[in-house]
Amino acid sequence: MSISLEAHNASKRYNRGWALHHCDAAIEASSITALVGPNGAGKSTLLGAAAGLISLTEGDIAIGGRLVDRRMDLAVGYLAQEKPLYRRWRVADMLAQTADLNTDWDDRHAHRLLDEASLSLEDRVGTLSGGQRARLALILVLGRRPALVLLDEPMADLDPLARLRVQQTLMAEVADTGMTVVMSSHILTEVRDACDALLLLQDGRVALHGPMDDLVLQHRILTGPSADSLDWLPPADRVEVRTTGQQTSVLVSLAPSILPAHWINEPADLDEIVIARLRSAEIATPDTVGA
Ligand SMILES: Nc1ncnc2c1ncn2[C@@H]1O[C@H](COP(=O)(O)OP(=O)(O)OP(=O)(O)O)[C@@H](O)[C@H]1O
Repeated sequence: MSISLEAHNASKRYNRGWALHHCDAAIEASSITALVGPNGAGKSTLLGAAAGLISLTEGDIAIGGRLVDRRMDLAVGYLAQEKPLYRRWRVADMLAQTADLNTDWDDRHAHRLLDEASLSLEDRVGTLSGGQRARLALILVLGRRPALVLLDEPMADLDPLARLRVQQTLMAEVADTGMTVVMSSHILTEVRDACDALLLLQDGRVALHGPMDDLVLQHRILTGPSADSLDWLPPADRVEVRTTGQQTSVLVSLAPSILPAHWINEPADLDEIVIARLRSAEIATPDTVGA
């Protein structure tokens, strides 16, 4: 089974201001979406609201066309940033308890994932490393065979090889079962390879959203003499203009078909796109937080 996720004007206000504000996003079924953005951008709030654990101030979120309410939907797996594990329990106890609470629990699948992670049923949770605990927490979510998983920084404690393995596991699950994944991350190189779509939040708002390949292909860096005017470049296509000495670099969301003499057109990588988007949004809307 595969399900989509849609946020309509999703907004959450705390005393200090808006954690999410007018957030609209449509996440396709059977896709892996990277939820990125600076600290405090609203990623955990959006995931928590989609999991039904945080009630919105305005707007709503629908999963598979059904509005999310405070009751956790069994088809949805959610992994919080703080991994919910009992340190004194053995891995086997954690599995048994999760199996008892979930009718959809797939024990064989969970054991296969444990083997892949080289985790033993006899290990006590408290003796596992941070990375091993993160993998166990993820296995407890995936063992339920959810149709949608919401993962809050699932890779944060993992070494590079473990991250690669987790990425491969998620991609394999999506291919096998059509599961939909939304995961927050601060590591852009990783999400570039593992994710189909990017959702960039800044100050609780959507700063950029779309298929990963399209975003990376469409954004380009144009470089030329700083003395040249930019009249030939539509303002709406300019994400960020930077001038250093004799040279101007413009990150554009769409390259013009013809470049003036002395200008070059080069690809932009995901880091450059995200950083330019964040900087340009900061300049455009300096007072959004707490407004
Ligand atoms: N329970 C709460 N009470 C008050 N303010 C909150 C609460 N939870 C989050 N916030 C505020 O909402 C904003 C968004 O927080 P959130 O945790 O969603 O950001 P984030 O993008 O997940 O950040 P990070 O990358 O640091 O995990 C922040 O300004 C935060 O201080």
